[in-house]
Amino acid sequence: MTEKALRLGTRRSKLAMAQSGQVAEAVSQVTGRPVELVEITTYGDVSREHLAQIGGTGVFVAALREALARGEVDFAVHSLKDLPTAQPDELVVAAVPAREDPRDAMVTRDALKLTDLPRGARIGTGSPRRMAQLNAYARSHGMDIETVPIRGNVDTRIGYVRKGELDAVVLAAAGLNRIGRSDEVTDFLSVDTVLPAPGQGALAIECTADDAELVAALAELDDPLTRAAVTAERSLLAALEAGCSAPVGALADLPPLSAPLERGDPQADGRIVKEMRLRGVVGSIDGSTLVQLSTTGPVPQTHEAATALGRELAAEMLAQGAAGLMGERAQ
Ligand SMILES: NCc1[nH]cc(CCC(=O)O)c1CC(=O)O
Repeated sequence: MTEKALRLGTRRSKLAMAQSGQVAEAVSQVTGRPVELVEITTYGDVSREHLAQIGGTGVFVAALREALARGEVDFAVHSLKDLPTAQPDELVVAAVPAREDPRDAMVTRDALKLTDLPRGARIGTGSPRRMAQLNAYARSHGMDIETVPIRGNVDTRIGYVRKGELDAVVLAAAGLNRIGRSDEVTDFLSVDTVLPAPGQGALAIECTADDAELVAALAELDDPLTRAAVTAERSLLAALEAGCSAPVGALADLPPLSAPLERGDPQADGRIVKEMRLRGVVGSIDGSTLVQLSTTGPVPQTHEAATALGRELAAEMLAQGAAGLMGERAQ
């Protein structure tokens, strides 16, 4: 007798199919049950309108959540950065697996890096966050670049570079890794240059809250450190009252040791695993103004502590004028 398959609701895009496939395998291992992919078409997949006009990437999540709520599928996998910060009562993020590379990555011709781009280089990205930080970097390094709003799937975006319409495009490294195309990256952007989107590189595995058995089984795939980090990042985003299309970057990670001397100190080893650094940025799209702050504290051990970390940094950013930078659209 074979056990009944668990149904995983997924979008049809290459990235969604890749990450759902990877999670399906892991879930099958921890539950001992087969997992079947159920394709769901979302409004974001069929609409030609600019994402900003149809309410951001949350549209991708909505159709999957409706399928969950209707009981058509048992669980779903989302890119955490696309997940709205408000959590519906009837659904629960049962697992946040260990994060992939959170960095943004640049694809150019001739193996050029950001710093090698010619004067007047046109860089494609639909993300106000990427635009703001790239333009700020260019200003402070005497570079002359133009950020060009684009959208579309990975093939479309990289196609602009291959066809010579743009000098560069910026995509999330994690997405390219997951679809096996990280070899096309010519420059992994330092998070000191471009801070990623809150939750970037992480996945959320969501199911209905009343399915206690499944919630418990999926929880085995949870990585507490990644969950603490993304909870702090998303709390920052929520406290800024910003959506996923706002020019906001955030990253929580373990800070490096401050001095080489400390490396030999057994006390220092204990310290680095107990501290988390949260960085946040919000900027104007032209890069003329950036509010960029960080805070370091003990690794949050509870949801409340992680939320407080994000909220506190957001309050400092708001005190420095962050609110005035959030309304801008990519065009
Ligand atoms: N905005 C769309 C989106 N949502 C998640 C990823 C992949 C990376 C991730 O899981 O964070 C991407 C593509 C991109 O930004 O290039």
